[in-house]
Amino acid sequence: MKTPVRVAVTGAAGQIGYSLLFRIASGEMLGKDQPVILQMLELPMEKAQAALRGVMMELEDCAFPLLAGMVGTDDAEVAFKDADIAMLVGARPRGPGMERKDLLLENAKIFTAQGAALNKVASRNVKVLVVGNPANTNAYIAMKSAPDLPAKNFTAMLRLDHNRALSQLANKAGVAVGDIEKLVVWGNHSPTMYPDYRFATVNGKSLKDMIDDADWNANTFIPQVGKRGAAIIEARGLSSAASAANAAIDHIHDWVLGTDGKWVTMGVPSDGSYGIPEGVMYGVPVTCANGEYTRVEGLPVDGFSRAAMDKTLAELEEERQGVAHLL
Ligand SMILES: NC(=O)C1=CN([C@@H]2O[C@H](COP(=O)(O)OP(=O)(O)OC[C@H]3O[C@@H](n4cnc5c(N)ncnc54)[C@H](O)[C@@H]3O)[C@@H](O)[C@H]2O)C=CC1
Ligand SMILES: O=C([O-])CC(=O)C(=O)O
Repeated sequence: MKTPVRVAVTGAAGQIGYSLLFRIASGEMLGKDQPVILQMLELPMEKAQAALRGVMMELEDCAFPLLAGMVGTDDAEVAFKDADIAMLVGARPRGPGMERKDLLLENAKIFTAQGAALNKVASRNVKVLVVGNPANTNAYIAMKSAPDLPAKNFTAMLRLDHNRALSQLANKAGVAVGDIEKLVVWGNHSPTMYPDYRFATVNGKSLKDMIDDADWNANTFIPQVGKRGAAIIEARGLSSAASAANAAIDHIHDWVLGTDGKWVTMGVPSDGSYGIPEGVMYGVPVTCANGEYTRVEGLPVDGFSRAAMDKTLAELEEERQGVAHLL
């Protein structure tokens, strides 16, 4: 039997938490032979704590063989103690008519406090995924608030955008979603993101050549992927949850267990490549092996792409300036 992995999840009694925890405990994230200890954080309010107790009762009632332990708490330093993985979901979601950056100041203080708590008590190798919006800037805040942890351990979730783009492309080209490789989503998890299939292949053939429709790319595909979150809020009255939890599982699964050479998108602190200033939490293509991600380097950037990549960068820089006083 392997040593249990400690997985901290914040916002555990929320919508995404409810779709996430049961899949982690069943082994879908870290493997069917990997025991886990769930360390769940919720707000110190009776309603949130009662809801968390209910979720823990249900986890218990599933009798998951891989669930080696559970902690439910309102104290970040308890939730993050020795955590190997921290999934920072807890934050206010947006409602109709809001942009994710409208949440910035309200949610930012959560991530200064949680970054500091991770810095103090988490495993020195903790892998951090920020889901709470605006995800890139919150991940940046957490990273800056945890100076004793390696910056590369802090990541933001662009995987939902990546998965959304894959499905749109598969529909358009009439191909199986699982056959598409080498997709990229550059930048911020916001409508400025740039989903880019210039390098994408289907069974080795160029997907761009198969689609061959620059107008669809610029005027349908890119805005549709960028505004998908808003379309879901409009339809459901609530922001996406099951698909967000699914993307979080994919992100951590691939980071820990590897991608076998396949590209996935992760929001990671920039190393200065692709004209993105160092430290900016920016969606880039990576491959993962041995528990580490590696940027896909040296991709050509044409004029259309440069403009799109700079636009999403400008928004991230603006968000960064907006929280500079907190750091
Ligand atoms: N990056 C992405 O692709 C996506 C991000 N999101 C974001 O994820 C976040 C969570 O969404 P939902 O689960 O739908 O929201 P929700 O409101 O259903 O759940 C959030 C939970 O977090 C808890 N919470 C709030 N502040 C907390 C704190 N400081 N510590 C611990 N728990 C805290 C709340 O009590 C609540 O139970 C939102 O910010 C949402 O915008 C949602 C979908 C996709
Ligand atoms: O749109 C939202 O506010 C929730 C989210 O991040 C998404 O669904 O992509």
